[in-house]
Amino acid sequence: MNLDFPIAITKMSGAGNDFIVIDHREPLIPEQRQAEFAQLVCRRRFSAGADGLILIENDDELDFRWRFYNNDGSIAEMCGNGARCAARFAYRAGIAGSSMRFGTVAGVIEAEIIGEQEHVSVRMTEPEGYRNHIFITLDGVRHEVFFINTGVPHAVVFVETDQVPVREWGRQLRYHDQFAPAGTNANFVRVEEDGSLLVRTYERGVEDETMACGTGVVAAAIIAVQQGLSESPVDVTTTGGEQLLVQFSLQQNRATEVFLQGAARLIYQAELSAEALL
Ligand SMILES: N[C@@H](CCC[C@H](N)C(=O)O)C(=O)O
Repeated sequence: MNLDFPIAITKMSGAGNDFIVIDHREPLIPEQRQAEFAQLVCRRRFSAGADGLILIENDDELDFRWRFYNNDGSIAEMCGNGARCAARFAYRAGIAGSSMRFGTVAGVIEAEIIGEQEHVSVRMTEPEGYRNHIFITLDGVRHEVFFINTGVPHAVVFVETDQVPVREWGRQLRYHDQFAPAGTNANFVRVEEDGSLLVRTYERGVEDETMACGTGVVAAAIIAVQQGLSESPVDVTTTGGEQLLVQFSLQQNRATEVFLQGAARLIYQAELSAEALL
């Protein structure tokens, strides 16, 4: 790809959901080439490797706005773990202070950097599109599937997560007629005795189970509270073993003032060479 190399990149991880973040306030990658760039730079073992690419751009009214690409080159409206990583990146780079607002396709996200460890709390967009009583048969067993859009679409199934073939069942839900044409991310959720959750997510645009999905964790927490299985704030453990906290209030069975909190790790800063895109 004919770009000006090297390109400064930062690798970040939100609970094991990993991203390449690029300060793109001075545009480096033309818009029509960004999807291909995302696919190439996100290839594991051949390039930097990540679940997604985040380009930080200038905005006239907000601290910044982003473009978020999944690793297959598709644009996602929102990403909870990516939002926490973008916020910490912006704070570190002096693009924003410890409280910030930034633009996504799903709407404006507010974020706050917390404490010495610089964990990040993001206020999510208001969830919408609630559906329940969707019955789908997976491996011969009929499951009730819940649906909610927490910035991106999410199906939620309460099951014994140890035994779930997440890749296969996730693909079946992701492409199921019930969720066409946009498709959905799919979350398999176990509720522990103390009301905390274990969530395994198949992500649209990665087309596999990821180590964590922020919007998925939020979706699972909201449905769990709505169904009387848990109470806000909800502690959630993700596939990668890290913890996230989801807090909201439920009014007339709808979640409002939804916050997602957890660590956003800065893994490394590096210069991407042209060979990374071969
Ligand atoms: N990992 C993200 C969600 C990213 C978008 C998703 N793959 C989609 O295309 O819907 C998160 O942390 O929320």
